[in-house]
Amino acid sequence: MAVIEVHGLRKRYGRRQAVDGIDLTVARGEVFGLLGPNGAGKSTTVEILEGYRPRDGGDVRVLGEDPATAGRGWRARIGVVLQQANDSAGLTVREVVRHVAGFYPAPRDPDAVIDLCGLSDKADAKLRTLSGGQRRRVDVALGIVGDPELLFLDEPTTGFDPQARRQFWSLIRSLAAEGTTIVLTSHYLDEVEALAGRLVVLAGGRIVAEGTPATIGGRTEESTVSWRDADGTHQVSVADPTALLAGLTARNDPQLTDLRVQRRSLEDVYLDLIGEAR
Ligand SMILES: Nc1ncnc2c1ncn2[C@@H]1O[C@H](COP(=O)(O)OP(=O)(O)OP(=O)(O)O)[C@@H](O)[C@H]1O
Repeated sequence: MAVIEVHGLRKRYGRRQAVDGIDLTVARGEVFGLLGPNGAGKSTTVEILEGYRPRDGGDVRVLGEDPATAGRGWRARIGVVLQQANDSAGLTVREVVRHVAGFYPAPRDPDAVIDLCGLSDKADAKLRTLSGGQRRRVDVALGIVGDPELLFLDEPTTGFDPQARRQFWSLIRSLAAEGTTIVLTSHYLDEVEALAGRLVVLAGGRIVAEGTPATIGGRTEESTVSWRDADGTHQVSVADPTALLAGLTARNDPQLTDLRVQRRSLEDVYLDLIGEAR
């Protein structure tokens, strides 16, 4: 059963058509990526799905209900990590996580969540004393403490150091493995590539591409092999570079230099897609 089903979603602010006819389906247990440049309509779409913003048109079903009319029971099944940090600066990490856990009928153990989010040694620290990345981890802890079936993550790792991002990725993978459906909005393409099974690219309120990180926008598995030798510079595109590399190295050519194997990155494909959409 689809956890999210959207047909023809529209939202206008004054004269600006922020969301211009979007169709989406997200299945249970998927990590679904939402990419797009600033102003593409990502937050508007996500806020409509979360029930925080009214829509102008289209059909929306989230966990089987219309977010515009769904009640508290529905909301308790959804976790949200918003872009802005929370503002309970005078409370400790443990206090705020326990407090928020109290809003949910069947929360996770707050101390286990603090641990999962890498905050054990900060559990008794007041929020105002935390670094930006640590505050962001608290936001993530608050998003998952209710043990949601569906989790919305809006730019979750902004301000994280590289190690914290990797820890966060494994947390997301374990939540997904437990069956949590996750909608991830991120400007970090490596993050989307590492986590999302499927993604869409939004631009100007429309979906300009949809697929898996490996195939979106016509991205192929093909690699470009380039090298230099006595004859000059060479460049060849191949599906599997193994045989070509073996042949080149078997030559034992002392003049062979600058041997490189490259694959088009998701970032290259993404930049082309949003460039075309402009
Ligand atoms: N409350 C609002 N009132 C008027 N216009 C708005 C409002 N919220 C968003 N917009 C406009 O709607 C468009 C889509 O905005 P939205 O915030 O959904 O984009 P986004 O893809 O989330 O961008 P970002 O990556 O910067 O967060 C933008 O042009 C924005 O200026």
